[in-house]
Amino acid sequence: MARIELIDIAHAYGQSWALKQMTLSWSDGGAYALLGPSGCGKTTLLNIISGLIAPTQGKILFDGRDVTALEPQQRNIAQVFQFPVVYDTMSVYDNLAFPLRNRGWKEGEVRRRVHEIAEILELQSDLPRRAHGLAADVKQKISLGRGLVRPDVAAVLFDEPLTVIDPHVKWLLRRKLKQLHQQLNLSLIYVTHDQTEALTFADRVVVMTQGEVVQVGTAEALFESPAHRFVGHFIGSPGMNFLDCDGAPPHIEGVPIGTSSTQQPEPGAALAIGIRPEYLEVHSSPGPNRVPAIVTSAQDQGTQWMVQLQIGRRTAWSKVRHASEAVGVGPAFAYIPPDKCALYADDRRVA
Ligand SMILES: Nc1ncnc2c1ncn2[C@@H]1O[C@H](COP(=O)(O)OP(=O)(O)OP(=O)(O)O)[C@@H](O)[C@H]1O
Repeated sequence: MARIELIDIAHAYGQSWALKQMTLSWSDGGAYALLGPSGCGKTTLLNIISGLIAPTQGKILFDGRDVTALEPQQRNIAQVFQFPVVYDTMSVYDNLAFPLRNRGWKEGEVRRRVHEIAEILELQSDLPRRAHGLAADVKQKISLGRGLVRPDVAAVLFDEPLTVIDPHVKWLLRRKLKQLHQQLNLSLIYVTHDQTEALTFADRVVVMTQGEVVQVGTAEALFESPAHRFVGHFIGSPGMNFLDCDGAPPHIEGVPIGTSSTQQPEPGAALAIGIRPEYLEVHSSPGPNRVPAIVTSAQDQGTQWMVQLQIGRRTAWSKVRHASEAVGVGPAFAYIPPDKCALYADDRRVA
């Protein structure tokens, strides 16, 4: 395993930049997810790490060694793709053993390692079977196993590996991958556009949009303190409310709003208050940080109420645990707890 550093990396296909300049460091043994919508540059970044793509600019270091000019085979990386890559004519056992035998492992050691991986992936009973004819999810488990079987790789890269798996098995495999990371102590980088997949799998999530990394953080940090409006929108269901505001201190509908931000935004920046629906409260009386609002709908979702509010021209959502009088449709006050909200200037969180 290796510490991976990307220094001033950028990549263009023809005239268009798929990755804007970035410097990133991935620690040895970490479980990372690369999360972002389709077309944001995740696969390009992954392929730059594996060596399938040579970056237009910048360099890549593995444990301080410059590998930018090295071919994929020379980088000692394992990669698992969206669709299973298995040898149909071989048994499941031989498929898993293949990367080890290729490296000249002794049969006794191969057997031990293959059984260890097969046990974690629940493939033991399939080991003697030929891969041909097995279901897509079993084949993808074999692909995962082949990616994970070598303990000496710099990193294992996964590109949306659960796409072909049905939802129930997907949930199980996600948990397995987490367990595998803990047991095998490998550096894992996992590309996905699915926030649940990223947040359950990774210790650190790298969030990308439009060729740019906008935040690297734990699931908790991405939820509690989105560094960029994109992260606020993308993480959470529904995403964070952004309520445009003006002045210093910021005002919404004439009400001054205290926030957790202590610095001053750049003059002239477009300002908004970010508050998660989980923290926005609905009250029936005015008070500090309470903004006049109209409750336009309140939907009972069993364990919570999803309340829609109109605040001037703005629409906001509040998740309310218990139905109270304030949940009724009509005039109300939206309470924005100061410690749960932050100021955003031109899309970025103000510290
Ligand atoms: N070989 C290529 N030639 C030209 N443009 C490309 C090529 N590969 C990717 N792109 C473009 O580069 C951008 C980033 O693509 P990339 O596949 O890295 O994104 P992604 O986040 O992995 O998306 P997806 O989840 O859809 O695979 C997109 O606009 C895509 O159209």
